[in-house]
Amino acid sequence: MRIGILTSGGDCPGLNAVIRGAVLKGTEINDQEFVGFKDGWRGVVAGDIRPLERSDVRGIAKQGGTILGTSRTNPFEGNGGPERIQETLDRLGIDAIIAIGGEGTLAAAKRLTDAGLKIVGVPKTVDNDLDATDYTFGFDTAVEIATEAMDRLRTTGDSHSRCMVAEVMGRHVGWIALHSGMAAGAHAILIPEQKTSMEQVAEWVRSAADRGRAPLVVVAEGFTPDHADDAHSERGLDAFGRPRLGGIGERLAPMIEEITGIETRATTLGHIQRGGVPTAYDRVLATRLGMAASDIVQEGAWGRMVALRGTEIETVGFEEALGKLKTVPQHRYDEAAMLFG
Ligand SMILES: Nc1ncnc2c1ncn2[C@@H]1O[C@H](COP(=O)(O)OP(=O)(O)OP(=O)(O)O)[C@@H](O)[C@H]1O
Ligand SMILES: O=P(O)(O)OC[C@H]1O[C@](O)(CO)[C@@H](O)[C@@H]1O
Ligand SMILES: [Mg+2]
Repeated sequence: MRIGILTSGGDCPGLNAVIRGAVLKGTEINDQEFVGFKDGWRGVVAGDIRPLERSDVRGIAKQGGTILGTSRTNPFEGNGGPERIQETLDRLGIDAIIAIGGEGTLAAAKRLTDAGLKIVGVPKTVDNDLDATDYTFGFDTAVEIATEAMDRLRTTGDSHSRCMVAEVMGRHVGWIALHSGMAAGAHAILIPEQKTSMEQVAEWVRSAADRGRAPLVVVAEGFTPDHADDAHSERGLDAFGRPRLGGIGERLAPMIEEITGIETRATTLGHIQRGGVPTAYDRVLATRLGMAASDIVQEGAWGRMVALRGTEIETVGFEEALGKLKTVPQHRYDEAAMLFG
């Protein structure tokens, strides 16, 4: 069987480990051949492929980014759509697709599978917001990077007796903020799931400062203060027409300074959280998911994706996988909030 692999949506540390896992298991055990689609669905629609043999994936498990490139191209637009894509696959002699991506990529994969294409999925997102899998690779790496950055912000904050605001990714959910904030001992963690007033934030900041600590406030990019209706956006729309987030930390800093009188600085970590080498945990998880993706192609489990449940890799239908976002539950927020202030 000849399989095309694609990576789509935002990149994520561990994508290359998935590709390597699938190619090694597929070529060694499952008698499969592989090609790579360049730049996500763009490569599928354009029939733009590259070789993906065993020698092409040598040593890439530790490499950040994706050797295939990625995009936010919609496979239903332009020359896309299921019939044309099937014609392209037939022309290229490709029997099936492994789509590695987040909820958007998998939603597109579901629509194409419903129209008869042979696709299996591998979930990816640094945000960790897919409910059907316990953890997504990339999340652990993002949390490590954010935690290290916060440790550094704390020492400079301590030296200057300043309040430091650290903004992390997390469009709809606050998992990166919650985990990195807990690990770094943040005095407030602000997440999309919990609207919070500026007075409350100021109270936590003051309380930490009163104890002689330099306050650390962690904010997820998708956080909405209780005086606002939507998450802060100042960078226009992405390729799919959604507001690009980022910048809430810089908005909060002067407000905190004004209410508390404590000098406040903001740092936006941004794409640093998605770059560079994956942690060992993410490499192992991604490799196992890639190997399992090769297996479910062999089984012809079209319309299903691989997922981590506990410590085992299982499979889930796209429908179930796309049903629900995994938000931070109230008890996890309350647990972290006991340490605020
Ligand atoms: N419901 C949908 N139907 C068809 N195409 C979709 C759908 N949702 C998203 N897409 C397409 O899939 C692309 C990838 O989705 P998206 O940009 O949300 O990335 P993702 O895979 O969810 O990863 P990320 O975690 O970075 O958001 C989108 O840019 C869009 O073109
Ligand atoms: O890289 P882009 O297209 O700016 O996307 C950023 C978005 O992607 C994510 O990193 C998820 O992949 C979100 O946390 C963030 O909102
Ligand atoms: Mg998405």
